[in-house]
Amino acid sequence: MNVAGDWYNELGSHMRMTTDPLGGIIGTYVSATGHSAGPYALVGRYETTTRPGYGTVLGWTVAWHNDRSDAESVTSWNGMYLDDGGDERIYATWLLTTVATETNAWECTTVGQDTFTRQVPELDQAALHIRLGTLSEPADHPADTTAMPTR
Ligand SMILES: O=C(O)CCCC[C@@H]1SC[C@@H]2NC(=O)N[C@@H]21
Repeated sequence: MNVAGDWYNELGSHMRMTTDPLGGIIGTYVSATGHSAGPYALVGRYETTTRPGYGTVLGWTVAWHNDRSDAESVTSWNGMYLDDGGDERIYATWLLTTVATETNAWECTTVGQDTFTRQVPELDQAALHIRLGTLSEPADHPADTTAMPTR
């Protein structure tokens, strides 16, 4: 196996990678979180030399600008592809940099880690948002007069 194909991370994001024999990666990335909507192009590289017992190193980048939205940010992941007897994983560290003025440049880059597997997440979008805290409490129903302030 190699890194080509579909991958899902712990946030519920989905990426699809196509590889070439010279170490090139192209594909698409759909993030389940952040200021993003729909698929974005990804481009990367992987190390083509393989060694028994070792992983494959790779890196890829997404600029969060597509025909639907522009977050004015870029994420680059660097990490390792491992295939433990068919249990495939990519462990990657990412840097997300968002546009900023020079004064605020000190806070423009966030670092984090993602683990990608071949496992399609079972959570639906609403459950994901609730887990990630991106949905607020439901508003009072307009017909529920007990919740309205009295004058
Ligand atoms: O909010 C943005 O500026 C664009 C979306 C960023 C999504 C980040 S990239 C690292 C982490 N892994 C994901 O799958 N999504 C978030």
